[in-house]
Amino acid sequence: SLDTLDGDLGALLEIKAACDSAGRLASWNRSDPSPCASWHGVTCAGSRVNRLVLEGLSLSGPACLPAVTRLDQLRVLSLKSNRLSGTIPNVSSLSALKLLFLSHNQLSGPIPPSVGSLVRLYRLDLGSNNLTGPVPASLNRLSRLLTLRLDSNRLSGPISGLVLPRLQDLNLSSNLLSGGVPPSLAAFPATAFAENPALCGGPLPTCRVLVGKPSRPSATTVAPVPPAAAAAADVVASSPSARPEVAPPRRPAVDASRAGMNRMAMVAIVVGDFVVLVLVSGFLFCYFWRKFAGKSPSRLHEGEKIVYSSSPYAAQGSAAGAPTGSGFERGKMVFFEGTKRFLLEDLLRASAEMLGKGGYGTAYRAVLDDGTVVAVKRLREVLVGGKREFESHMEILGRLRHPNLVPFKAYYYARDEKLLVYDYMPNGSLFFLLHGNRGPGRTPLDWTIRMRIAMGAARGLAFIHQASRSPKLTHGNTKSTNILLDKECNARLADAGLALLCPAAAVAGRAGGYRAPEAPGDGRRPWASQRADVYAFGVVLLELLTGKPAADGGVGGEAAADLPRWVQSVVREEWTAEVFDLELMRYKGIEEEMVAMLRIAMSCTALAPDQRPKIGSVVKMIEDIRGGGGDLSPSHDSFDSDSTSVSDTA
Ligand SMILES: Nc1ncnc2c1ncn2[C@@H]1O[C@H](COP(=O)(O)OP(=O)(O)OP(=O)(O)O)[C@@H](O)[C@H]1O
Repeated sequence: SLDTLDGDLGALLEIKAACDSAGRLASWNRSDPSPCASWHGVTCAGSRVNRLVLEGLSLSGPACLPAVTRLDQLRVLSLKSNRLSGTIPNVSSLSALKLLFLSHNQLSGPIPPSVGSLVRLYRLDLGSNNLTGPVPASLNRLSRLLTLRLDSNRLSGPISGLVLPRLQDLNLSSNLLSGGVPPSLAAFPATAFAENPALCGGPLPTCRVLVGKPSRPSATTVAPVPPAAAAAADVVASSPSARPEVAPPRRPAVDASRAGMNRMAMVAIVVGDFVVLVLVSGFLFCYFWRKFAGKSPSRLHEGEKIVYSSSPYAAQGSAAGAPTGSGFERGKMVFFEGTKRFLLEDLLRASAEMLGKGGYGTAYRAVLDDGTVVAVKRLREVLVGGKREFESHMEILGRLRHPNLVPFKAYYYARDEKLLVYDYMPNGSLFFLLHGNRGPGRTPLDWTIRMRIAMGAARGLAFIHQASRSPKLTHGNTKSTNILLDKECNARLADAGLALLCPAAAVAGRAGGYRAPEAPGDGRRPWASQRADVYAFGVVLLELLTGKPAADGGVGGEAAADLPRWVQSVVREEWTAEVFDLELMRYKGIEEEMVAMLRIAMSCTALAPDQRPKIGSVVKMIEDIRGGGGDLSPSHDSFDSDSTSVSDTA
């Protein structure tokens, strides 16, 4: 209302007067008392303006931005593509700001150090203006910054002091920056630094080392090697705020007779030169040693692999033919139909490489003599009663055959050893594809593949949910590490139905961001529901859309551990587009599909279980995004009740 908006209303009217000489803000009508509802580009939270988005409206005038700084509750400010001129004013009053976009204007003068006081900022775009002067050191205070775009200005000086650990998106191209690219930014592509003739190092050509005279050891400086030899002459990267200056000739004069130097001075110069020589060689040695040592193949980035030369399973004792009467129970190997059989001994002989430890136990990759690769899950703890119950449960799981489930081949049961044998999925998990090896240099997961994975996982889950009326089946542990990719990169759910078998483990597994709010948090009680599966699936969709892991939903170091709640708050407070993975921004024309998928994800993660859709409708909704599923791979549901056969190797 007019009363509560009093302060901001005054500021808005001042903004209109200062900026809108072109008369494009006609909807900003003084006699209309509700700016929040009807003024173009104005959004409020409660009674205060929190977003001002006025793009491409020919706003102009040097007094425009100063007027905007009166809106001290702004979270989002975008004045992109206008005709703003003059300098950027002190912005410290905008301390709540998270997104600041002023690109494509005619702003001039330096970037004010006060930008560094906007510590909640995670996107800053000042590209395509006429800004001059250095990149202020105060930017290092923006520890949450994900995007920094300062391209196409006339910024100068070194960037060697810039350290922004969370940065994902950087563009400093087309400026007059100089000196070395700092190690913290060296992994960004050369395009991020292009068209700065005096920049070097990192992805750009190597820097040349210029050394000052011995009396000023701090004058060691870097410059690009060719082609910019001329430009290199005026580079001195010493203090962060230093402007380029011409490096004076620094060779000490050695004409002793003219300078009237005595022998001692000569000795001092020789010793001085020697010291410089040693320092330079030391520096070069360290540089090249690090460069080449860094490329040595011994520095593997893969996870550590543990390879057992003999079988890690306890079953080994019994299979190796323990003496009769020793008390060893010989177990039973049961194969499901359609799977090639092998002997238990084959499995035990195969060398096993540990894949990881999960809530249910430890998983191994084993290669049999005939080359078949299988994944063996060694269960840690089974809470289902006895052998009978275990077997009947296995029989149900063995019947779950679907192109989007990891094929369950066989199981082994003995009193103190339970093994589950699955097809090995060679292309890793969705978790690894999304979150492994983030940062520059990784291959991004494109939108069509993400849609296909979402579709496949939804179909797999829908199949489980409708596979059996009694007991009602759930997955119980849907999460991105349990969505694996087969040879053709189809998504396949792992661990289907294990939740009923190992309830305690399932409770542990439900932590880490996928646990439905209604799930009991206390521990050992068996608990799983189809609605909770839908919730967990919704979290997976949010992971696919945001690129963020489920257990670390906070942006910019905020401790919000809950991805769904983080997404809701961003959609409410900022722009919907702000939640999407930056990696997806390079694909054109997918916004509508992403927004449609976001709606599905948000309905799946509704707090109230009965507001969540059934997984069957989720499948339909995802299919509808691409008009009937299009290229999202057809499903061939099958549930043949007769596929179990029992074969006892004993
Ligand atoms: N059939 C399989 N093929 C390839 N890799 C697999 C297979 N099954 C599991 N893995 C991988 O082995 C690792 C451990 O899996 P496991 O299922 O034991 O634990 P988890 O998925 O981390 O947790 P949870 O037990 O809660 O599901 C994971 O990295 C998983 O991606």
